[in-house]
Amino acid sequence: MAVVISILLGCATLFVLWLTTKNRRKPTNPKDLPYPPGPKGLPLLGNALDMPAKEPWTKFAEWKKQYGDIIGLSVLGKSIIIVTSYEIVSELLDDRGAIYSDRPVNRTFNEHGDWGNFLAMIHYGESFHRQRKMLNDFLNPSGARNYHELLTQHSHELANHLLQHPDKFAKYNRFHISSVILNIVYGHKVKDENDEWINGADSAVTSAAEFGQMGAHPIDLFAILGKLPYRIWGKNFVEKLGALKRGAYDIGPKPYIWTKDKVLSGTVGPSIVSALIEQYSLPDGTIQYESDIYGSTGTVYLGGSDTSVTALDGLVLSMMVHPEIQKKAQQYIDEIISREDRLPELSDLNALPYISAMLKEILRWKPITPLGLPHASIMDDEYKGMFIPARSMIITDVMSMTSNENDFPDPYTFNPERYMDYSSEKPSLRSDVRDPFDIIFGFGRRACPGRHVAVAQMWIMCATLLSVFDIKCPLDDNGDEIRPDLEYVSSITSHPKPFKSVFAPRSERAVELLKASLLVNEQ
Ligand code: HEM
Repeated sequence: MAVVISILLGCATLFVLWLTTKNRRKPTNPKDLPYPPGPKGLPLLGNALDMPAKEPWTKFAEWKKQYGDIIGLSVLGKSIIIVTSYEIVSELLDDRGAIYSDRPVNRTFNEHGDWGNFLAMIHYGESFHRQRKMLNDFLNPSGARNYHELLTQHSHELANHLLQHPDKFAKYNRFHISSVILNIVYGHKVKDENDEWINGADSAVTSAAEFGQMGAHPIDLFAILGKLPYRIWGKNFVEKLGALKRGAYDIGPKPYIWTKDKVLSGTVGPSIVSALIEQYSLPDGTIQYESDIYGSTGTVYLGGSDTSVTALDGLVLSMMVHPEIQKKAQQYIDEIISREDRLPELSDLNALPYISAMLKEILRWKPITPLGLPHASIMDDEYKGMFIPARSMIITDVMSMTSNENDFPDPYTFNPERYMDYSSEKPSLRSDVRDPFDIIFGFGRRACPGRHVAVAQMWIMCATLLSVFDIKCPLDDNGDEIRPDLEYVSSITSHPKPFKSVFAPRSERAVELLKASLLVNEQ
């Protein structure tokens, strides 16, 4: 019986597909312009079978050689545009942001899994603008400066945890990144690793990562299929959808309601949510735009936890395999900071451009989101004589841009020097090279709003760890280094495979300074 249902569903799907695609091109392309070039697909299916499920950027690199920097595909009647150059992505997504700032239709996640209200998923429109504004007030450069003290404290606590448990970097990396975000967003102070909030938020992130490829389910293609009972898609689908819904609640309404209750009873410290509650409270006690408050703030954990954890992983890995670069960074830190007998602070950022150069290189060398997050267009557009239909999915091939030889010669070598200018007495950052931050944090109106917090956090964690520790590879029984596997595993974001590292204190004085700063933080 199940087989018959599947066949009937398959036939119905193909029929609907035929109806929707047969006249797709004519009415919307009045000048009959060519579409961006790309591989020729099959009838009806288009390029559905050409799209690789794993590491698609490898295939895109082949297509780039054949078709150029803008590639057009059609998958089951839907237009997909892959952009592999920074210049084109910037012309489309930055300069024509009013057209290219939507997200693709993703019905399983957004409508059936309740994720549609989270900023990273939300369609372009009024709520999108409101949510961006809500976050921007706190995360823009001057807002981000308010978190410098908190970020510095956590960098000291992370260093202290690593002093006590030098083999537990993975655990304490995640713990401190999560703690910072939960404190900033909700005023929640995480006490230990078994914190219920961290577990709830992490299972929400996992439910999304494990759901499968976004936008690829038949329900995403044909809304009507979503009206059928979920069980026809199998037990696995029903369970994953259940987890997705629970995840959406755990990361959205649940922490919001908790914070609201505490704000009303005056028992929680300052946070983004409490400030927004105050800002949007009406005299009659109701709060306006509550779903936008938890849609925007819930996305901060989604957008900022996994990414920042991986960024710090990248720092540790790159220092393990490039001790000479680590040494140079430590010399710069020592020159400025150790002679003042203190630990680094974020106010040292401009005086230590080499640390900033390292961070740029870490994020370029192993991009955390190798294809960014897809954008979508809301109206037909013409680009250099080519036609880009409305509702195209725009894939930004970050991997191609960060390994472009013109911008980053010898791109697979980890080399912070590419950003350094030694022409004057004090080294500085070059202003004539492409800044990888302009690529890896996304584009146009959807560019990462947490960029300034992310960079400040990475900078202070890097400077603190390098002033207190030598980061090394562990040794095997023969005394040989166990080098990490530098392969990354990709889902929505890219992660290194689990690795072991050694944090060896550099000097007694560095440890004393750390202990002293922890005492000050406690007071
Ligand atoms: C190294 C760390 C990070 C990286 C590499 C990163 C990267 C990105 C990228 C590529 C996007 C999609 C941009 C686009 O659609 O063009 C994004 C979106 C977003 N990020 Fe980040 N991010 C990081 C850290 C953070 C942090 C710390 C926060 C919050 C404090 C944050 C909050 C967000 C939010 C809310 C969005 C959704 C924006 C929207 O759809 O309009 N991110 N991020």
